Amino acid sequence: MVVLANPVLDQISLIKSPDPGDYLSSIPTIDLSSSSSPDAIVRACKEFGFFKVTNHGVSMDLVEKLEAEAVKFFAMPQSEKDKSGPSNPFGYGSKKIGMNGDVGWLEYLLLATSAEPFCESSIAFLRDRSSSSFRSALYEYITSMRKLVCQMLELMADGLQLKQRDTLSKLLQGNECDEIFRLNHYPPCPLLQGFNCGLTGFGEHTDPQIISILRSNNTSGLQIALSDGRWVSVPSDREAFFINVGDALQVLTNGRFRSVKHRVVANGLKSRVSMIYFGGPPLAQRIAPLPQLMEEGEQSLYKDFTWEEYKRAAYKSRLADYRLGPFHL
Ligand SMILES: C=C1C[C@]23C[C@@]1(O)CC[C@H]2[C@@]12CC[C@H](O)[C@@](C)(C(=O)O1)[C@H]2[C@@H]3C(=O)O
Ligand SMILES: O=C(O)CCC(=O)C(=O)O
Ligand SMILES: [Fe+2]
Repeated sequence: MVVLANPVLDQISLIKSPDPGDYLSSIPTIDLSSSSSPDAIVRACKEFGFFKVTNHGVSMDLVEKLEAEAVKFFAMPQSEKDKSGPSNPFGYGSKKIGMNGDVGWLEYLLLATSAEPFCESSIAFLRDRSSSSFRSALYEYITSMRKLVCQMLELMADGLQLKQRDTLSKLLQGNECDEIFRLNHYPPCPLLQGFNCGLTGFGEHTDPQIISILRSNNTSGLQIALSDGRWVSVPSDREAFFINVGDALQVLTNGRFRSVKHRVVANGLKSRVSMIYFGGPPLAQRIAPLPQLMEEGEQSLYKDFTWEEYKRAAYKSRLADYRLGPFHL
């Protein structure tokens, strides 16, 4: 056990550094320019609940523009950033994740983006005139994430042989959807140098929503849990997007798809900047296995619930809790 004599790090747990063999060498990769995607996506969602997307058509200029805006935001004086916090859950937050005692080595900006314009939000930074370039990059980025998420869910529907391609994607359409966007900044942690361990940046959890699209700079740190419980590191790729199956999609597929457990380990030397789009359905949406998917005699593994009920329960839980537990039949 390593003890780092520093009060700031007191409450944040250390994670053993991965061995070179713990890198996920064959991360499922979906090349959107290839026609074999639907089956490959379904296989990845069943086995990992996670895959990487290349040739996605989202402009790198746009991605870099938003990343640069995020870097500018996180470089502002602490007193300026604090004007947009503390997060409850939206706004600027530092080290505290959620409202139930979780902590990590990061700072972040968490935004509810369904209702436009985002600038009418209660977050001080977004109301500021000086943030107009941030707002326009954010708006453009969210627009392209909406397209990408729809494309992903349609490919999943094809792969699942659902007659209507929009069976899943329509759950994320319209102003009522519960869309969240998060910018995370994991500063380097020089105190860790020389130790064979990393600091928890974002503790292990599953995402409660239907699907999440993650993009990060070239600093590694993301790890996913395999079905046998082993943690593996995901090599970073700044040009790609990483897709996570969320809890709601696990339920919609009656457990065929796995909601992937993941976490982020902070780096000793380099800062990591990630941006994650979380696609949630309208609050009133019933979350239950799709009848079109159920085989004869197949029973639902879950109680019926609405997204609002699930979300309320999720936000009362700790990060690492198995949130679907109370909803199992
Ligand atoms: C500890 C928590 C943070 C979280 C809400 C929760 O109570 C449990 C789920 C967490 C999570 C994980 C995925 C997303 O980052 C997030 C925004 C979400 O919807 O669920 C976070 C929540 C958060 O940071 O507020
Ligand atoms: O920052 C990352 O790379 C992942 C963070 C994450 O899993 C989350 O915000 O839910
Ligand atoms: Fe996550």
